[in-house]
Amino acid sequence: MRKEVDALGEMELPNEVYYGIQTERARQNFDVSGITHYQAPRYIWAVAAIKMAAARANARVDALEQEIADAICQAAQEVMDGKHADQFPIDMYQGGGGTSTNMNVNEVIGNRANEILTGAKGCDRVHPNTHVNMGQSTNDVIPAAMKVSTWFNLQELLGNMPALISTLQTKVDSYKHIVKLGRTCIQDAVPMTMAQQFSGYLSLAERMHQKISAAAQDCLELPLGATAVGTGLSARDGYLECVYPELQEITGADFKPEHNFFDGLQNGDTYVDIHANLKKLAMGLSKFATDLRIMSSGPRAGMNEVVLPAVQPGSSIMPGKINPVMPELVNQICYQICGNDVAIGMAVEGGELDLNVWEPVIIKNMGESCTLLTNTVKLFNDKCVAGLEINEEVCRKYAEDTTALSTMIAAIYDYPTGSRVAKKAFKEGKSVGAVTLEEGLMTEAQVKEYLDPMLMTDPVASALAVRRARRELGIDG
Ligand SMILES: O=C(O)C[C@H](O)C(=O)O
Repeated sequence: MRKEVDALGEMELPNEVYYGIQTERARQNFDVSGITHYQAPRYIWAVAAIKMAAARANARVDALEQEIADAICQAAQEVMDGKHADQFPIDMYQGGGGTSTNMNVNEVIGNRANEILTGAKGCDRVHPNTHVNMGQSTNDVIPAAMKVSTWFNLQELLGNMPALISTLQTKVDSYKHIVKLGRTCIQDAVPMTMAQQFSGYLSLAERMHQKISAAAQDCLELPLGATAVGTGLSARDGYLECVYPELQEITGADFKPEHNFFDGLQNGDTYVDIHANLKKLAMGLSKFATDLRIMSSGPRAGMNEVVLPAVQPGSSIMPGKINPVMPELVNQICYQICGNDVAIGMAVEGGELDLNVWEPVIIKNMGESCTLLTNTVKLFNDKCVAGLEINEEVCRKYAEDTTALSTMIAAIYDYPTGSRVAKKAFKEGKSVGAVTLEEGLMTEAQVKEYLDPMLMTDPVASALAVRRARRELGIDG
């Protein structure tokens, strides 16, 4: 065991741990959810990258001894490489606006740097506050790390989206010949092609990729250098000019200072904006997932238009039952992300005076939503969308049977005529074509031509057909 001291007193810590007394106090104080920084490695990576950038900048402006800066950088690199992942045991929910997170990283890097320089942890050669936290405050490090980690989380999500987009493009290209029944209010509507329906899903995915990519740009502007309240107090002259180029080199991303540091510490609207786009993606995917559940319903007593890949047996009691588990997963992820959106919104609104102290709950939810969506987009694509098949015959039959084909009669004659045909077809269980023939409204050849469901999927061809039919039938001169 080793003894460490802070402003509240002293404490014994197991000698093998790199974290120190402040981490241990926070670990005990906030033992609330079981969700620790261990589950948010990119966030810790971002704080460590900032510590490295700060050490290099402080050495450049002669605030920090080069030997200490080098040891801090070596320790920070080890943290970034995940070598000390188990040294971040504090709960993601915590009071103090992330001070415990910041001090946890300061202590681990400080003690590892001490070990590098002296062979022992817990000594003062490298102090967690004096040296590792030099020229910084929790209040600029944590919001900066939140943006750094969110930037990279979003890049990972964006990186998973093209595979889904490309799958949907393939579906659109190969479903052009498949005619199906459109549905509005879950009731039979007019025909459309399966390609048209899937083009809506494709367009949504492309739009969300573009929107998330645009919203992510805000993460490149950081309040690093603002220190405690935005004034930059305690940072050495020249530090600000040095720390950003260092951070850019360490992370490979173009991070720059925010235009107004006070704004950067007070406000979290960036997260409201980014998360709104994540919520939109989640909701769009969830709507698509629900469509797949409806269209694959049955298979004997449901719609049975779509066959989803069977990824696992569905029932413990009903042999042969296969459930749409992947779309069901997507629905649930969406509900969680909507919940996270509410929490983030409240946390952003609740900031008061010169710091948004609710940053821990913002980053916990932001990170969770990014992870859930990144994995969901991949799983949904790989295990469901890519392998789904269409029952073309079933789709065509519904499209041919619908009384909504009377929409074409209404366009050629008038609404009351179309309505009369639809009512009779429904009442007598006949097709719209059969009733149209019976009523002497068209010849057999005209029924075949003008009541073809595929014709109705093409707005130009169907408009021309209506004009032609009206002339042939003597309605127009
Ligand atoms: O830890 C700090 O640097 C500041 C702290 O979060 C505070 O403002 O109370």
